[in-house]
Amino acid sequence: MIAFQNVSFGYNRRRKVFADLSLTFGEGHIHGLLGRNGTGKSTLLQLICGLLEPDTGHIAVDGFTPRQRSVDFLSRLMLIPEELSLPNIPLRRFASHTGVFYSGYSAEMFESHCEALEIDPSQNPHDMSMGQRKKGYIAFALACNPQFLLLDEPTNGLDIPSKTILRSLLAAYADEKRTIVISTHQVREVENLIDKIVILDEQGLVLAATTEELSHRLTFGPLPADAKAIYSTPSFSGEEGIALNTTGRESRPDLELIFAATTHDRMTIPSILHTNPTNHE
Ligand SMILES: Nc1ncnc2c1ncn2[C@@H]1O[C@H](COP(=O)(O)OP(=O)(O)OP(=O)(O)O)[C@@H](O)[C@H]1O
Repeated sequence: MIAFQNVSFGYNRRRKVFADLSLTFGEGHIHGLLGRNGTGKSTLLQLICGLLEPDTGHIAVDGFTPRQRSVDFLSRLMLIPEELSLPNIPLRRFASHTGVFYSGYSAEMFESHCEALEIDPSQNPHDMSMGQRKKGYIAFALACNPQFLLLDEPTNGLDIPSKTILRSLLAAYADEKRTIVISTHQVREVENLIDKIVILDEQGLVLAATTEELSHRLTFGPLPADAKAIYSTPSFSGEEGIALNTTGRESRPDLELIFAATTHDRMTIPSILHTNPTNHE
């Protein structure tokens, strides 16, 4: 479990990125971390890794304090950053040299992920395109079998077939002991993987909810004329949006609509999710 307790952080004294932020990322979930540009998603991932330190408050990752950067802690955690800088040695050599720090590292798995992602591990990263480098690092990161996997915009720079392969690798990687956090603006590309959504805005945490909670309480898609919309937007086939689920039938949450709705009004959906359904139906 990753737990933020009353965390405040700013890069300088003039402006806080987070003020009194409390939230958790539990094991067994693939979290989608969403927020507009500059709301602090990358900063949050760096705080989890201990690359940054909270000004006040506490972060605990399974009992570890990230900023202490203990060897045991680091061997359980992997960040795939948005932009990579890798040494100019063959990827295979980089993987075997760095993999020794991860007790779960499997060279076989690395080779197999490279093959799936069509990466030549004998190539130097500096001779690769940005997308190839990213795929090479993803192959390595997953082969380390970290308990905590943090991905910052993982689909950026990947071609369409690679995005599909990445999704299937992540689906195979997820299990009940692992905690995965994916920060992304490309919600549609990972929508089917995510089972918990965490939305940040300039004021802090807006929403943290499982897709199960969302589909239980809300319904998504084309809105009948008589539906009382919580949020609606024009689409090709008329209005689409979010309404209360009054039928008991559950549909897959549309995370892009949830994001748009909470950006438009940060109170309504969180208050519905935290209210007894009988008050609304
Ligand atoms: N190294 C830094 N020094 C000073 N300010 C920074 C630094 N990195 C980020 N910031 C500021 O902190 C805030 C949060 O940035 P961060 O990169 O975490 O946001 P983000 O949600 O990941 O944004 P994006 O979606 O654009 O990637 C922004 O206002 C940004 O300008």
